[in-house]
Amino acid sequence: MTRRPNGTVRKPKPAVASDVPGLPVRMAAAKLLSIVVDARTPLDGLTDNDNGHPHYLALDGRDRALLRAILTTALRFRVTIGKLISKRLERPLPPNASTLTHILHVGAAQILFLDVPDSAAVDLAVTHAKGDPRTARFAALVNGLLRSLARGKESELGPMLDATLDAPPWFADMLVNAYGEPKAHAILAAHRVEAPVDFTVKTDPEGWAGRLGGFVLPTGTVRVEKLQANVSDLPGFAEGDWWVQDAAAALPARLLGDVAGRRVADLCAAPGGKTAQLALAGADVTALDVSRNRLARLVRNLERLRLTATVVQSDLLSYAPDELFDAVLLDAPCSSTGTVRRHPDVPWTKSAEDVAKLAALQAGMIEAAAKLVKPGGRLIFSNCSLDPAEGEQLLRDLPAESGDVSPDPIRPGEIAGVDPFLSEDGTLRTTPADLQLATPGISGLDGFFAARFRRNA
Ligand SMILES: C[S@@+](CC[C@H](N)C(=O)[O-])C[C@H]1O[C@@H](n2cnc3c(N)ncnc32)[C@H](O)[C@@H]1O
Repeated sequence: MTRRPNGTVRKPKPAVASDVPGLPVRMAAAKLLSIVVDARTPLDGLTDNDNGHPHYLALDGRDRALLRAILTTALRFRVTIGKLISKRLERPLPPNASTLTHILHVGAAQILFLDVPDSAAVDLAVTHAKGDPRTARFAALVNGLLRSLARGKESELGPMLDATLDAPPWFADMLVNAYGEPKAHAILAAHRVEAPVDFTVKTDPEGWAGRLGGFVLPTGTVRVEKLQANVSDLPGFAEGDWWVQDAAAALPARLLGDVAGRRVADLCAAPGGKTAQLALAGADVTALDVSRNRLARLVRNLERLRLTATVVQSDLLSYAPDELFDAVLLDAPCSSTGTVRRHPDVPWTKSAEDVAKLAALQAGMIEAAAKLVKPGGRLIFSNCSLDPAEGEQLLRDLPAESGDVSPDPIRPGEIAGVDPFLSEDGTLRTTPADLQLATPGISGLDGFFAARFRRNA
């Protein structure tokens, strides 16, 4: 307190966020967590370095990295964190106490999983709570609860992780129904681990594995557990010697077989990982996408890689080229539930209803894509969903009488490293629980589904 010249006492003003080191990033984390889980908004857009949320853009580089770490951790372990908080409450927090809930989750994520001193995480959460009129009266609760969490984590966290599936019920139920309990639980366990970084290299995988500090997978992808530098600072980036692409995402384009000299349409092409594979394999590629912004990224990526394609901005459902293609790849928009290791917000922003809508869209896209292939030519349908509604079930439900295409099963032995992921019907299915290697940090694949068809004569 300070004394005015007239002797009266002036109370200190409440601290504003920018006065307290470390507070803006915690406030931004709680705000963005609310936008992700309450407004079901994907985290990627909010943390985009050009067009992200203003609270994110206001942070410097270090704080942006900390914010991403807090948010991905809070989402990856959301159920575990929620249970450890709930058991410390006499009664559940009211549904309208969402700001308080997010402050607690942000504090708990740091205390339980991140390399942040407990005292700093607690003090900043308390300061945050005090500074917000919606939570000021709960500041003592925040203090007591988070301190208790810090004291109890040693003994409680392990058993709670063992007893918990870190997923919303719709997502856990879908996995159990689709894969059975043991595999569903293995997938959910894999989702708790940050994915390694995979590279598709133009040539010399062994050499690049050495230079990038990784190893070569049976499918030819180079895998690095943890990057020591930004992707754009790694050797070979500027020269366009490789691109980042999950090992499973690198499989669908290869299912087309030898495409050298063939006219191939990549119908949902941006940002261009599969276009680059096809161009590198010598195809004359038409890369089509409905999104102008995403196509701009594709063009930049191809320029860096010194690869070429004819770029078309169009909705594939109304695309009418002058000439049919020798082969078509349809890597359709989907729920992205195969990418939860990299995007732990997905189960919290998507729903079973979203999946059903996307599956209907994909069925229409398959029908449209089939009409763009020459008779005898191949069509690949793929997506990065773990949900059979967008994969195995979708194909079973396709109208058999459409008659444009017939299944062209992928044969064992056809493509190096792919056999473990082939289903009996010759479709391809990968999950984060597949490709179990020495440690969880270097294991797993994105969840992908791919099926091959041939256009009927
Ligand atoms: C899964 S992403 C494709 C990833 C890309 N194949 C790759 O490997 O880099 C799906 C893409 O489909 C595009 N898309 C969605 N609806 C579309 C439509 N009706 N016509 C064309 N493209 C569409 C999206 O803009 C998005 O870029």
